[in-house]
Amino acid sequence: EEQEEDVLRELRLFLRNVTERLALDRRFKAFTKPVDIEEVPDYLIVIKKPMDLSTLLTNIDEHKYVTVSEFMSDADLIWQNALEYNPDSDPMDRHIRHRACALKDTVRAIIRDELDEDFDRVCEEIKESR
Ligand SMILES: COC(=O)N1C[C@@H]2C[C@@H]3O[C@]2(Cc2nccnc23)C1
Repeated sequence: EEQEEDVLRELRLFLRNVTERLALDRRFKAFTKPVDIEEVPDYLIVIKKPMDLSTLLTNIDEHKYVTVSEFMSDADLIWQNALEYNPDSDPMDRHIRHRACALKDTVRAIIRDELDEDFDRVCEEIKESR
Protein backbone atom coordinates (compact mmCIF):
# COMPACT_ATOMS: atom_id res chain seq x y z
CA GLU A 1 0.00 0.00 0.00
CA GLU A 2 1.03 3.68 -0.07
CA GLN A 3 2.76 3.57 3.30
CA GLU A 4 4.95 0.72 2.04
CA GLU A 5 5.99 2.77 -0.99
CA ASP A 6 6.84 5.64 1.35
CA VAL A 7 9.14 3.31 3.32
CA LEU A 8 10.86 1.98 0.17
CA ARG A 9 11.32 5.54 -1.13
CA GLU A 10 13.07 6.43 2.15
CA LEU A 11 15.19 3.26 1.84
CA ARG A 12 16.33 4.33 -1.67
CA LEU A 13 17.20 7.81 -0.40
CA PHE A 14 19.31 6.29 2.40
CA LEU A 15 21.07 3.82 0.08
CA ARG A 16 21.79 6.53 -2.54
CA ASN A 17 23.25 8.79 0.16
CA VAL A 18 25.53 6.01 1.48
CA THR A 19 26.63 4.98 -2.03
CA GLU A 20 27.33 8.56 -3.16
CA ARG A 21 29.46 9.23 -0.06
CA LEU A 22 31.51 6.11 -0.83
CA ALA A 23 31.94 7.18 -4.47
CA LEU A 24 33.29 10.58 -3.32
CA ASP A 25 35.97 8.95 -1.15
CA ARG A 26 39.26 9.03 -3.09
CA ARG A 27 40.35 5.72 -1.52
CA PHE A 28 37.51 4.01 -3.40
CA LYS A 29 38.20 5.41 -6.89
CA ALA A 30 38.93 1.92 -8.30
CA PHE A 31 35.47 0.79 -7.14
CA THR A 32 33.42 3.60 -8.74
CA LYS A 33 33.01 2.04 -12.20
CA PRO A 34 33.03 -1.53 -13.61
CA VAL A 35 36.52 -2.97 -14.21
CA ASP A 36 37.32 -2.27 -17.88
CA ILE A 37 37.16 -5.66 -19.62
CA GLU A 38 39.19 -4.31 -22.57
CA GLU A 39 41.99 -3.39 -20.15
CA VAL A 40 41.58 -6.57 -18.08
CA PRO A 41 40.46 -9.33 -20.50
CA ASP A 42 40.50 -12.20 -17.94
CA TYR A 43 38.47 -10.32 -15.32
CA LEU A 44 35.14 -12.03 -16.12
CA ILE A 45 36.84 -15.44 -16.18
CA VAL A 46 37.90 -14.97 -12.54
CA ILE A 47 35.04 -12.81 -11.21
CA LYS A 48 31.56 -14.25 -11.77
CA LYS A 49 29.56 -11.37 -10.25
CA PRO A 50 31.23 -8.02 -11.00
CA MET A 51 29.95 -5.08 -8.95
CA ASP A 52 30.85 -1.41 -8.51
CA LEU A 53 29.42 1.74 -6.93
CA SER A 54 27.84 3.10 -10.14
CA THR A 55 26.02 -0.21 -10.65
CA LEU A 56 24.78 -0.06 -7.03
CA LEU A 57 23.26 3.36 -7.82
CA THR A 58 21.60 2.01 -10.98
CA ASN A 59 20.20 -0.94 -9.00
CA ILE A 60 18.80 1.42 -6.35
CA ASP A 61 17.05 3.52 -9.03
CA GLU A 62 15.64 0.34 -10.58
CA HIS A 63 14.09 -0.58 -7.21
CA LYS A 64 16.23 -3.73 -6.93
CA TYR A 65 16.59 -3.46 -3.14
CA VAL A 66 13.70 -3.81 -0.64
CA THR A 67 16.04 -4.28 2.35
CA VAL A 68 19.46 -3.00 3.43
CA SER A 69 20.60 -6.63 3.59
CA GLU A 70 19.97 -7.10 -0.14
CA PHE A 71 21.98 -3.92 -0.83
CA MET A 72 24.80 -5.13 1.47
CA SER A 73 25.06 -8.42 -0.46
CA ASP A 74 25.86 -6.48 -3.64
CA ALA A 75 28.05 -3.92 -1.84
CA ASP A 76 30.06 -6.79 -0.33
CA LEU A 77 30.75 -8.15 -3.85
CA ILE A 78 32.82 -5.02 -4.57
CA TRP A 79 35.47 -5.67 -1.92
CA GLN A 80 35.19 -9.48 -2.09
CA ASN A 81 35.89 -9.38 -5.86
CA ALA A 82 38.88 -7.07 -5.29
CA LEU A 83 40.39 -9.46 -2.70
CA GLU A 84 39.81 -12.40 -5.03
CA TYR A 85 41.18 -10.83 -8.22
CA ASN A 86 44.16 -9.11 -6.59
CA PRO A 87 45.66 -11.78 -4.25
CA ASP A 88 49.37 -11.31 -4.92
CA SER A 89 52.10 -9.86 -2.70
CA ASP A 90 53.08 -7.14 -5.20
CA PRO A 91 52.47 -3.57 -4.06
CA MET A 92 49.60 -2.89 -6.48
CA ASP A 93 47.63 -5.92 -5.25
CA ARG A 94 48.35 -5.05 -1.61
CA HIS A 95 47.21 -1.48 -2.26
CA ILE A 96 43.83 -2.42 -3.73
CA ARG A 97 43.28 -5.07 -1.01
CA HIS A 98 43.93 -2.42 1.64
CA ARG A 99 41.31 -0.21 -0.01
CA ALA A 100 38.90 -3.16 -0.34
CA CYS A 101 39.19 -3.78 3.41
CA ALA A 102 38.65 -0.06 4.07
CA LEU A 103 35.50 -0.19 1.91
CA LYS A 104 34.20 -3.22 3.83
CA ASP A 105 34.78 -1.53 7.20
CA THR A 106 33.40 1.84 6.05
CA VAL A 107 30.12 0.40 4.74
CA ARG A 108 29.57 -1.56 7.93
CA ALA A 109 30.36 1.47 10.15
CA ILE A 110 27.91 3.71 8.23
CA ILE A 111 25.12 1.10 8.43
CA ARG A 112 25.76 0.49 12.16
CA ASP A 113 25.78 4.24 12.90
CA GLU A 114 22.99 5.44 10.61
CA LEU A 115 20.46 2.67 9.94
CA ASP A 116 17.57 2.68 12.41
CA GLU A 117 16.79 -0.86 13.60
CA ASP A 118 13.04 -0.30 13.52
CA PHE A 119 13.19 1.10 9.97
CA ASP A 120 15.22 -1.91 8.84
CA ARG A 121 12.67 -4.25 10.45
CA VAL A 122 9.81 -2.58 8.55
CA CYS A 123 11.70 -3.13 5.27
CA GLU A 124 12.28 -6.79 6.17
CA GLU A 125 8.55 -7.19 6.93
CA ILE A 126 7.65 -5.69 3.52
CA LYS A 127 10.06 -8.15 1.88
CA GLU A 128 8.51 -11.13 3.72
CA SER A 129 5.01 -10.00 2.69
CA ARG A 130 5.83 -10.02 -1.05
C1 LIG B 1 38.36 -3.08 -8.59
O1 LIG B 1 39.51 -2.99 -9.42
C2 LIG B 1 40.23 -4.17 -9.67
O2 LIG B 1 40.00 -5.22 -9.10
N1 LIG B 1 41.20 -4.05 -10.56
C3 LIG B 1 41.95 -5.17 -11.07
C4 LIG B 1 42.53 -4.68 -12.39
C5 LIG B 1 43.96 -5.14 -12.50
C6 LIG B 1 44.74 -3.85 -12.48
O3 LIG B 1 43.89 -3.01 -11.67
C7 LIG B 1 42.63 -3.16 -12.18
C8 LIG B 1 42.45 -2.38 -13.45
C9 LIG B 1 43.65 -2.57 -14.32
N2 LIG B 1 43.65 -2.05 -15.57
C10 LIG B 1 44.72 -2.26 -16.35
C11 LIG B 1 45.79 -3.01 -15.90
N3 LIG B 1 45.78 -3.51 -14.66
C12 LIG B 1 44.74 -3.29 -13.86
C13 LIG B 1 41.58 -2.79 -11.18
